[in-house]
Amino acid sequence: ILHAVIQTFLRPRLKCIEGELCLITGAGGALGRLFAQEFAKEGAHLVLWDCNTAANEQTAKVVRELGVQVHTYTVDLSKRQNIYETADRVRAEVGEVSFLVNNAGVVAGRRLLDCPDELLERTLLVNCHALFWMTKAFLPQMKAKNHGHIVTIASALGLFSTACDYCASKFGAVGFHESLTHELLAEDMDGIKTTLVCPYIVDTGMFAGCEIRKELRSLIPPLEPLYTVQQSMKAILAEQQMICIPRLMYIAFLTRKQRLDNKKFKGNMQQKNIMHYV
Ligand SMILES: NC(=O)C1=CN([C@@H]2O[C@H](COP(=O)(O)OP(=O)(O)OC[C@H]3O[C@@H](n4cnc5c(N)ncnc54)[C@H](OP(=O)(O)O)[C@@H]3O)[C@@H](O)[C@H]2O)C=CC1
Ligand SMILES: CC1=C(/C=C/C(C)=C/C=C/C(C)=C/C=O)C(C)(C)CCC1
Repeated sequence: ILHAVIQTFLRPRLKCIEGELCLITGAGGALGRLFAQEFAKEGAHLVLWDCNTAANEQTAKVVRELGVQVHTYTVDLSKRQNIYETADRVRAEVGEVSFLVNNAGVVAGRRLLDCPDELLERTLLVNCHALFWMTKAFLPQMKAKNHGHIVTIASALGLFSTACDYCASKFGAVGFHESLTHELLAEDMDGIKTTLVCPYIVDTGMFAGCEIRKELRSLIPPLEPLYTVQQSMKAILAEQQMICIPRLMYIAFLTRKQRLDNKKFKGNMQQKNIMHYV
């Protein structure tokens, strides 16, 4: 964290990614589409994955206008075999992916005892297990050249908790990112970078079914999607290992134990029984 905070205040050189092949999951979604646009502006060619074919094609249409090559794939990230098969197709039809942006995510948005097992399971599969399968599919080519970058779009809720399925999956994502980073360092794979992105709530509709306390909402309103992606891009291009957006989330993380012990903090975010994925 200290490393990330120091990097945030220094202004590092941003790397050039022109001509790199970048795979983005959840590319039909709000942040996924913006990531695709930002990567295209940097001259990266794109492989876009989503289970929502129409939304994914719409993203492809938008980014093709920026003059980069774009390939779309319909894939269900909750299915390991589907991930491996689609990865094989990408290697055969497009080439070697050097940038992986694991962005797709879902939330069940119900309290533990009200939530069907299948929904809980899906959150873990898409937000956490898929990171393992995606990385296993694409890391070998990166290792062969000691060149690549794996980005994990987690959440501030991967650092402190409020929603059970989602937090567990995002804590898993944070743990995955950290372990992968250690593993790469231990293997001297210094040409393969990792970046963890932990945003506060973003105004994309994903958390439309959640209510945040009024005082909290006026203190920190939900983030703008474009701002979130632009801040993430800066961190990625600076090869920063982690970014919390906004920076206050670093503090929220460091004080999480205190909040768990303090009844005053109960219910800063309340879930209704609705979530648009359900
Ligand atoms: N929005 C927020 O407040 C925050 C979001 N994040 C994280 O950012 C990431 C992007 O979120 P956001 O853009 O808001 O979400 P969106 O819902 O807009 O986009 C997510 C995309 O992933 C797709 N998707 C869902 N399930 C699967 C699956 N099984 N296989 C393939 N694709 C799938 C969705 O398709 P479909 O629409 O058809 O389900 C959708 O296109 C997520 O990981 C989220 O957890 C982090 C912090 C805050
Ligand atoms: C701002 C803030 C808090 C609340 C954070 C919340 C409610 C974050 C929600 C994030 C979401 C929904 C992320 C989605 O991925 C705390 C911890 C009370 C401490 C004080 C600062």
